[in-house]
Amino acid sequence: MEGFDFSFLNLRLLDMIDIILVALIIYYVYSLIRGTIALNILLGLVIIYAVYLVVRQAHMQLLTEILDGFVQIGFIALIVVFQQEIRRFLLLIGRNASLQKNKAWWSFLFGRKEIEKNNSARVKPIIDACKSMQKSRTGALIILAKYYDEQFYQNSGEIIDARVSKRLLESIFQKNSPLHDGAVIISENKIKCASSILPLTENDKLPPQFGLRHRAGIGISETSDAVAVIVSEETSEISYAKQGRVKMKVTLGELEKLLNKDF
Ligand SMILES: Nc1ncnc2c1ncn2[C@@H]1O[C@H](COP(=O)(O)OP(=O)(O)OP(=O)(O)O)[C@@H](O)[C@H]1O
Repeated sequence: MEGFDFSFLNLRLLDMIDIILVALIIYYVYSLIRGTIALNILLGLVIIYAVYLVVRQAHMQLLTEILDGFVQIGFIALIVVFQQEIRRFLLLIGRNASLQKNKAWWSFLFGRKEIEKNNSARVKPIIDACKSMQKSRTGALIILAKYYDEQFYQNSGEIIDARVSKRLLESIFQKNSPLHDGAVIISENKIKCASSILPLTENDKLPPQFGLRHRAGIGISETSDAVAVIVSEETSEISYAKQGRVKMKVTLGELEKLLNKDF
């Protein structure tokens, strides 16, 4: 590292690494909460903190004391307000670490082609089911979760624990099925449960035609590492939600690519 001389800035290499790491964390946090209500809350908190710094500097006693109290409990408040984002952030770190490890081993042992073939076989029943449900205008909400939070998903749903198949997905969402309401959760290449009630997004900038099904799909993608495939009963269009953002009018080809990439 002798080639770099940052002495004129009085910066050590470790300081540079420090700055880069902080920038990466800010970027990660921003991309996690972009487009969600959490971004507005965070902006609000940053503004309050900036005001606090200004009034403290200006020696405005009363305001400083009020804001001081607020800032002191700020850390705990942050954890409470951003509980779900923190959870997602930690999941993301853990998941990336373990997946990268698995992928590296897998491609070392079987090569890239094998991974692609496996992925296609995994997502094919889902694509086929979506195609058929689109045709029959059957509403569906399919959640693909990398981390399966058993207690959370099964609380409201019915345990299935079966291999993913087109016909099983179709029969769950068929209008006369007792399980058609709610979401199907797929994880570890299995339909883990059906009829799951999910948290709804609070995003107020969604298209007006998005009802509860779409809001539930987007909601779970905001609060976990899961992605949601939503087939609209009304329009038969497919939407895809990931990290709180939603892609509309997804074609079957696009869906296959997205699932191969994300799942
Ligand atoms: N919290 C929830 N979690 C999971 N599924 C839900 C939840 N709330 C509603 N649903 C599902 O959404 C269905 C109602 O969908 P609604 O018509 O309100 O949504 P939509 O987004 O307009 O979808 P569509 O375009 O299919 O009509 C319910 O029958 C139920 O299956």
